[in-house]
Amino acid sequence: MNFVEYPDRDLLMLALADRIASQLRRALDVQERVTLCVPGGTTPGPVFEVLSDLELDWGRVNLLLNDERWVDETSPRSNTALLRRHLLKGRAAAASLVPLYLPAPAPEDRMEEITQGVQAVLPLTVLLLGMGEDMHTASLFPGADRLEEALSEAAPPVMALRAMAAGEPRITLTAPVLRAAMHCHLLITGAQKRSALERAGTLPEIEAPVRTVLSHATIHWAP
Ligand SMILES: O=C(O)[C@H](O)[C@@H](O)[C@H](O)[C@H](O)COP(=O)(O)O
Repeated sequence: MNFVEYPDRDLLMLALADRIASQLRRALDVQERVTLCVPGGTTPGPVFEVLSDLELDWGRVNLLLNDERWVDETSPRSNTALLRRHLLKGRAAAASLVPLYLPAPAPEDRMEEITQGVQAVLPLTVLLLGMGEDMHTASLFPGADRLEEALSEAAPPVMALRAMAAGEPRITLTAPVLRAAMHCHLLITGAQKRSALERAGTLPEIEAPVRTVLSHATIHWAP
């Protein structure tokens, strides 16, 4: 496991944003467009704030969430709304958002369009992931109805999943897409997530889905 420990969260967020931006810049030297894929949730806000102001040819960046809750952007639970507030602004406003949510009662209703949009921007250039204390990453929740399929090599790039712990239905990138990212970072903070991560290393993927990326990821942790 490639584990980087920071003395505090401010330093972590600054260093991580800087690292993501330089990986994107280097990729833009040799590719026309790049794809940045980021988590929702409560942790990454400060990384987004720093990133949105960094110098980068944002007009050539596709921006995609790891996963979305099946709620409209007016909901406080919308990850897309979070992205608009903290990342898609300032210099980064020129990036192109690839939607994981389209208005419809259920994710299955819009799966074809969403999948086409995602497929067009793969592979992921830089992937930033979060993790829950239950060891989920993206919306790959332990106990989710289609978790086994979402973890398999044959999984489609995007799937709808339902899990007790998730609340509303989720739409998520699947394990093969996450594992194929050129650069992968996992952002976690606090003692509880650190011990959850250590535990994940001892469990099978079906119980600790984050394990699916652990050998590929650089883990960034601060107390
Ligand atoms: O929509 C989401 O909830 C996420 O994308 C999810 O995978 C998140 O990264 C973890 O749940 C950690 O969330 P916190 O940062 O809020 O602990």
